[in-house]
Amino acid sequence: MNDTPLLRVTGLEKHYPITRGLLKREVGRVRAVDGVDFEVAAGETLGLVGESGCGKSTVATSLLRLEEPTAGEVRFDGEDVTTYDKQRLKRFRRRAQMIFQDPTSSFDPRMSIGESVAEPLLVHGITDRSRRREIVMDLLERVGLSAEDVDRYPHEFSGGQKQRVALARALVVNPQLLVADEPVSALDVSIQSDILNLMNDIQEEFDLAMLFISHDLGVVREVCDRVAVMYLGEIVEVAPTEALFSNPQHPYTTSLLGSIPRPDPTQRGESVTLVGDVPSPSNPPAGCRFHTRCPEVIPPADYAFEQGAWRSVQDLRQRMREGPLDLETVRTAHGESVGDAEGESVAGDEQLKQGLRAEFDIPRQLSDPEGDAVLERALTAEVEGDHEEARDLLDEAFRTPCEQTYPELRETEAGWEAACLLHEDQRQRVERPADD
Ligand SMILES: Nc1ncnc2c1ncn2[C@@H]1O[C@H](COP(=O)(O)OP(=O)(O)OP(=O)(O)O)[C@@H](O)[C@H]1O
Repeated sequence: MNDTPLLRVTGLEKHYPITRGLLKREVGRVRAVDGVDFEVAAGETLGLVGESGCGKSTVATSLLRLEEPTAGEVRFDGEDVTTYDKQRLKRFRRRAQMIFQDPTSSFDPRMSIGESVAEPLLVHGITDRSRRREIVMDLLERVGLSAEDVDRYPHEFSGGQKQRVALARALVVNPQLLVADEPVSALDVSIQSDILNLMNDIQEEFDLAMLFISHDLGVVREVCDRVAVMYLGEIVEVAPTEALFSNPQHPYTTSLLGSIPRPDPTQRGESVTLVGDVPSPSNPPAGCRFHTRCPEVIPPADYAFEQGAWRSVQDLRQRMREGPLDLETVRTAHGESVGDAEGESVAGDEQLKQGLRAEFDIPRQLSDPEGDAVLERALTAEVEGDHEEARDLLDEAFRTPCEQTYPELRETEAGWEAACLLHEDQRQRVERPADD
């Protein structure tokens, strides 16, 4: 049996330079895709999910070499696509097709549907006009349209119908891989499932492998065999679809699942929502890139914090890194007993510190007394105007292992891969007794 996957992507990177000035001096890089590995077997559908801007589309365009990857290897049927010359790239593009979110923009309004669908055939050397027309008419029927549609024009079709035509055009050259980038998200919800069903049928009929890109986990659950979860240019978890939905191993996956409406409230993930903005891919956080938003970010061994409070302390610490806090606003919002010259109530220092805790959802007293003492010292420094001292105190005491150690994508006890130090911890606990 042939164990080689149809597509194997290893260490894929796509960095966009950030330039300044007339001479376009490089001053930084957007690390849109930053070392991504995955495989897709023949006939399999792999979902690629993640929030907007995490690099999903860039994975697609780089692996198909619609834009050149910065680094990495893309093996298709055993061959490295990144080394292909023009001729071989053309052959590869016939075997690996892509469909996009917006079907309207992918058609020339002056060309009939038949001409558009037949175009790739012409490019690939099928010169007999009636043969082309025959193939196209057959395909139109297979994607749920009518053979007579062949002479109609794009504007005569609805969005859903256009996406059917786009599928016909992708299939016309008999590809082995279809890369579908948000293929239904521009369509009316009522017709999304028709198109998804069609894609499922087509995939079986044509034995297609599919890379299915979507930010919509509900859609991914309907069509994918496995799912890879991306965050800030990296894959953080890869799992069989149902396993991922019922037992996510990475806190980011759990958060993503928590942020979709679900009919069954008993499922894990319901109470967790994603908060905070995605950091910039030009300056990703050190260690685990999700640590700045992770609800399960690991506390240092020296303190026994309740997890929610620890997350809140991390939020304060991150905010402090951006500059001094707006004490006046907090002072006014939390003022009760101390009056200013105009008689308005403003907070005294103690009240202000409690106000700051409240703003960051930090309890009035942390469960760990030593930890609370450090926090109190930092808050005192901040309200006394020594922002640097406050920031440094928090930075020194409350560093998380998640920012110090880069988590590799490794097999978890659940049997699939996730990149999270929580699993490293578990592994070490399991491995240690065996070492004794
Ligand atoms: N040509 C470009 N030049 C500079 N930065 C780019 C370019 N294309 C994409 N990016 C950046 O790369 C990152 C990844 O973008 P990408 O479109 O791949 O994400 P995505 O996950 O597909 O998002 P969406 O779901 O919104 O399409 C983003 O920060 C984006 O701004």
